[in-house]
Amino acid sequence: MEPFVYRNGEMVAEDMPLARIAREVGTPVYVYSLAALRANHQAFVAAMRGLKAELHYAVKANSNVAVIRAFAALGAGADIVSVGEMRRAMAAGVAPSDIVFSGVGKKEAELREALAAGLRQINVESRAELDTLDAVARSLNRTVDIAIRVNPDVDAKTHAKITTGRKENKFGIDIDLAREAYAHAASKPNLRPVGVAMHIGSQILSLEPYRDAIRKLRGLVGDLRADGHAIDRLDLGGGYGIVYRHQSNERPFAVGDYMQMVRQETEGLGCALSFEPGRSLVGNAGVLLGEVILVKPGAARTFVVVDAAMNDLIRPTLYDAWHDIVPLRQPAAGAPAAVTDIVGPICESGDYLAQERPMPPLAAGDVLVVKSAGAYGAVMASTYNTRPLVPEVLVDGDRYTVIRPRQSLDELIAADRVPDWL
Ligand SMILES: Cc1ncc(COP(=O)(O)O)c(C=O)c1O
Ligand SMILES: N[C@@H](CCCC[NH3+])C(=O)O
Repeated sequence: MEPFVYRNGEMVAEDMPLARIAREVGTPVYVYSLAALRANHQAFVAAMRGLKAELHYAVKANSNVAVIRAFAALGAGADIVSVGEMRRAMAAGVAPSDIVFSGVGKKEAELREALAAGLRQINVESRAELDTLDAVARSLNRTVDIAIRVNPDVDAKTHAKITTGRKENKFGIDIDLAREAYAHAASKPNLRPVGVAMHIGSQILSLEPYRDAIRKLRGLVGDLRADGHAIDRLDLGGGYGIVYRHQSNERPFAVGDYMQMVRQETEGLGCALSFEPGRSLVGNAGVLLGEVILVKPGAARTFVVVDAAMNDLIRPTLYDAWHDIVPLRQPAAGAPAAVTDIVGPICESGDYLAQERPMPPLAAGDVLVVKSAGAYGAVMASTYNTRPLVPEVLVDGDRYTVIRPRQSLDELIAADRVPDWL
């Protein structure tokens, strides 16, 4: 569903005018639609029907406790990469038995807290982690269910910085070394290797890399069973792409087609499946609002300086990511377009939300809507240039709640400590 549409010349989120949120909460601000979060979740779950499968929402994509709760209330578990995310998930009401802990560098203290909480499964990414986890489990007198995340060496054909399933990426254990790793795990009395996990990257637009990887995992499950391991879980990760550029031929696969492929490729394997969608549940359910501070005509192009910057949304800077950007007030049909850079106030040339973008005439005070900002937006925000962390708002029909208030400058600065010897 598309909750962000023009109504009477102004963009709304569901039945809430975005202008009202911009006025009452101020800008920059992230706005999420509860109906869209729910619709995305429901579409995923509907596609899973008939499979023995569970959904663990990848909390990293948007870890606001209210957002996690929206999914938890619908029955979702959580995929986490830190005890910080674990605490958020539990604060949102996710049962520890529905939480899976992934991550390439879990610290001993994190593993201890995770085991003490009673998480469902730890996805182990290295031999060293097997040793640490076993020692922690032993000290707690526990036996822990594990999957080993294998690196299947497939090309997910996504941006280099968000591909995770190639040999040269730091993630998982090389699939060629997996049998040895499982033997090592099985030799540890406090570890119970029950599953195989993968996650090959993010914003993946085609099914083929998934199919290739699942086939490799299927072969591995056979080998592991032949080696005597009772493997009955397969964690297929997330990575499902969304449309960022609506006026283009960028079209990700439909979740129904993905599940159909999974059904075929895992037929008869006898494994319970787990999926870890992040972006596909939240990405298009959120926008970032920024107000135009000033317009600066330049020799090469026009600069529109807005109060939302790379510290609020770093994706354009970090990945050259495209986000559709439209004025909150619907431009007149046929309004002339000027080649525009939409930039923030930060002292970095990389501080832009869009470059060389045709935009209708804009003036100070106009509010811009940066689309598809619900995933990896607020969670990656920083306070660079001493800019307070951006607030977040959740809309439900014709009401809204600030689900994270804007940090005040006083709070931000008060976090520092000046030594008494200075
Ligand atoms: C282990 C794991 N699972 C799930 C995800 C979610 O990915 P996405 O937001 O692309 O669905 C990630 C992030 O890429 C991840 O590292
Ligand atoms: N932060 C990335 C996705 C990384 C996924 C986490 N492994 C993005 O905005 O696209």
